Amino acid sequence: MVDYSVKGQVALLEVNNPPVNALSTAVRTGLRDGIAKASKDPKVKAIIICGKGQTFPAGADIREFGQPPRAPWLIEVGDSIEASLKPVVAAIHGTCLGGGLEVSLFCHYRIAVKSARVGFPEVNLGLLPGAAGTQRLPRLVGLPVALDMITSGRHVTALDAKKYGILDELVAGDLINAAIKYAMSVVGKPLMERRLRYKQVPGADKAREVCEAAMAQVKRKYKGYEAPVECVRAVRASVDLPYADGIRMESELFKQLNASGQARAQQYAFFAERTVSRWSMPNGSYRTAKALPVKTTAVLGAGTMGTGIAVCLLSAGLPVILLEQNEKLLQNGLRTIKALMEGSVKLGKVPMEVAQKATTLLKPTLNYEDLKDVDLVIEAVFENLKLKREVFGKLDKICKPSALLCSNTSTLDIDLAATSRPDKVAGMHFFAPAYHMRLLENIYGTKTSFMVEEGANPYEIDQIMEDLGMPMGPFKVRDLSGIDIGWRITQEVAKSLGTTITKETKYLGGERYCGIGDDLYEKGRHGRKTGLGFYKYEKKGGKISTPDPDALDIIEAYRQRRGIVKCKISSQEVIERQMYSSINEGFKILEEGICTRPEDIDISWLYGFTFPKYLGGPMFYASRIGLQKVYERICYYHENFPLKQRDCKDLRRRGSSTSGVYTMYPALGVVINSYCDMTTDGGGWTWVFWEVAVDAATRCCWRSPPFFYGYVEVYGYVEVCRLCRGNDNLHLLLSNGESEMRFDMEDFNNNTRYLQYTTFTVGNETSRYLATLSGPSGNVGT
Ligand SMILES: CCCCCCC/C=C/C(=O)SCCNC(=O)CCNC(=O)[C@H](O)C(C)(C)COP(=O)(O)OP(=O)(O)OC[C@H]1O[C@@H](n2cnc3c(N)ncnc32)[C@H](O)[C@@H]1OP(=O)(O)O
Repeated sequence: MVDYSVKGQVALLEVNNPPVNALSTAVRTGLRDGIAKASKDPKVKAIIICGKGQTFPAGADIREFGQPPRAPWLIEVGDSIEASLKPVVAAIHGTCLGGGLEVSLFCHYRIAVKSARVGFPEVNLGLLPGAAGTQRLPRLVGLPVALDMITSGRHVTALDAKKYGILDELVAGDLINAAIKYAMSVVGKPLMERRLRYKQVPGADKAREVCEAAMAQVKRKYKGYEAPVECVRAVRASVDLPYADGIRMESELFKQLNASGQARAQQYAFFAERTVSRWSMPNGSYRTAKALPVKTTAVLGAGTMGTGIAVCLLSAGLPVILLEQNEKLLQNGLRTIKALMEGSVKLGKVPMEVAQKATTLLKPTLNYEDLKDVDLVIEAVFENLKLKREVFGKLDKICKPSALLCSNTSTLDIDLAATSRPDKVAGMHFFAPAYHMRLLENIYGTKTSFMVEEGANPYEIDQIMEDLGMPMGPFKVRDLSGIDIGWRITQEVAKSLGTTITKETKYLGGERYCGIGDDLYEKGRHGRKTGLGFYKYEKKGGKISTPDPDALDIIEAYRQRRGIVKCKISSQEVIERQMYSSINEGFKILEEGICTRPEDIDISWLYGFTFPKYLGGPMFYASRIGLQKVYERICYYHENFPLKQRDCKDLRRRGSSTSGVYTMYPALGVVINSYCDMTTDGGGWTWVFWEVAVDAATRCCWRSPPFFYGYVEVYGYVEVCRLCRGNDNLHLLLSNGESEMRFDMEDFNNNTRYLQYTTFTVGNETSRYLATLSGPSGNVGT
């Protein structure tokens, strides 16, 4: 795992653990032993640590995080590197990330090739750099850069890393030869000043303002995520505490994060992202499929989706022919594309050269004949079946037989696009904004306006979902994608069902129909583009949304017309009805064989709807709640709001066959038993125990530490009992599905992190809830 050799007077420790040289137990052992061996060898004057193959170590082995930790700890290995009396040089290529960057920060010198990248991506796994990274990076580069790198997880180019002072030198040519030369040049130089633990953090006098600003920023930017907040706390300790105490605090915070549900979910998402690329269908798989070469493309329609798709293709360096029906629409589209490209460059998402090249790759046209040689056509015309069929008819005649003809439809049946080449016709549904979202797929959405019909306020629903970590609530999304689009889609669906939608329509195709969108549409409120939708915007096409009393009046008038008595819907119900309907659809998709694994569905949500990664995805979320529980709630909603939630046999089977939590995340092992116990002792303290055992294959079992810190869900008769770590306050949320109670536990912030040290002194109501918790139901008992 670590190849040891001596070249002249230099010992070479080459980490050899493909594909990314992760710092597994064997690698850590190899590094520790290598340093000891080189230190004892009188011939050796300097030591080099590097990676064999593609990269310097890209971090700890993520698969080890779910298992009992094994010595040697990375930090001990690091200490032995730093203590070496012979200079140790990190020779970096590829991606030097996480634990890899920490190893390099223990080395006395760091050199790299220009193509290398460094970073601390732990935050994306729900963690913080736990092997001294939060204490050593600030000492090397100061707080602003350290905070930015550690809370964002971004990869930094070698050039920038040199600028920040992370790297001592950039080298060209053969890295090992350059490293040997470099190592020999530093032999005999004092090492004390190269040991970061003895350095003060530069600019420490500004620590308070800098850290407070960083904390405010991460709370705003990463709502609901625990790790970025803890990253700031840990980095701040590099200034507030002596090195050894800072390390202790970092390690404590790391363990808390690692024991939390968020880290599990984010690590699941990491592996799920990779799993989905290994797709398999009845007629082939990623192993057997061959990509068709696409060198030229065309986009039909220069509206919101068409221009977004064009930008996406142009950013990938593909030539695009943009076709519209008249000059005015075409020119509008070209202006939009130019503005989007400029915006992407400003945000650093597209390099300037790519944007400049894009202008030469884009060809506007009004003539279908110009499409005769393209390899791929994506139509994004109005969601109107007749129009789409016409378009496909023309394309079929004009385009070469091998051309792929794709539709950006989100709802229409692709088989209805009658062509002579059905095998070359596909649905290619981009998610808005098409140039930004990483998902290209067809998936079901949630129909949240049902809840608004019953009495919920769209702004409250959006707020609840945004607090959960969605970047935009569902009504803001509807305004963004266009209420007119939704209107057109339902008109088409009605037509295909041989019916029409009227003011009285309550069911469409057997499902409950909500006409609030139609009422907004009729009043010209088509969303952002018209400046009015569910929200009011600062201008047509604006982004700043404010709640609009006029929209609420339209909704209220709708309710009155239909004789609906407005009722209060709890935030728990909002979350459940959103999430559980998606989970139900997820199981239907699996049942129908459209997707083969829950990971496929979760990744669709993570990419397509920017679902919060700390929840893993709806299917992972369901697995944590327990399918039995989810199924019961779906049945409850199905009975109370008929036709909204449809029964799903597969979920029922899974639900009824499992008593605890059945999970579907093989990357982390199948949970065979999840047990949660909440009890109040004679002294009035409430204790929570949480135990999870995973399957025999991974032979891994973890129990809640003596304290519980983070996030716990308890299921019994009480629907949800959550201990949440909000950005500042810990709170316990109890809900019985109708009402909920939230207890803020401010004491938790003042070093009393232990649940057993907290009493719930909230009178009779609480007793009722706690008494319910002690009832005979399944997982919860006293
Ligand atoms: C108190 C206790 C203290 C403990 C302290 C520990 C502190 C250290 C923490 C860490 O280091 S956390 C890990 C930080 N590193 C990362 O997050 C990097 C993750 N990897 C990537 O970003 C990418 O893989 C890459 C390195 C940029 C390479 O990308 P590329 O597209 O080339 O390849 P992939 O398909 O992504 O990966 C190939 C293959 O490798 C697996 N893999 C990647 N990284 C790891 C890893 N760190 N651990 C285990 N496995 C890893 C990845 O899953 C792929 O395998 P398959 O899934 O396809 O089988």
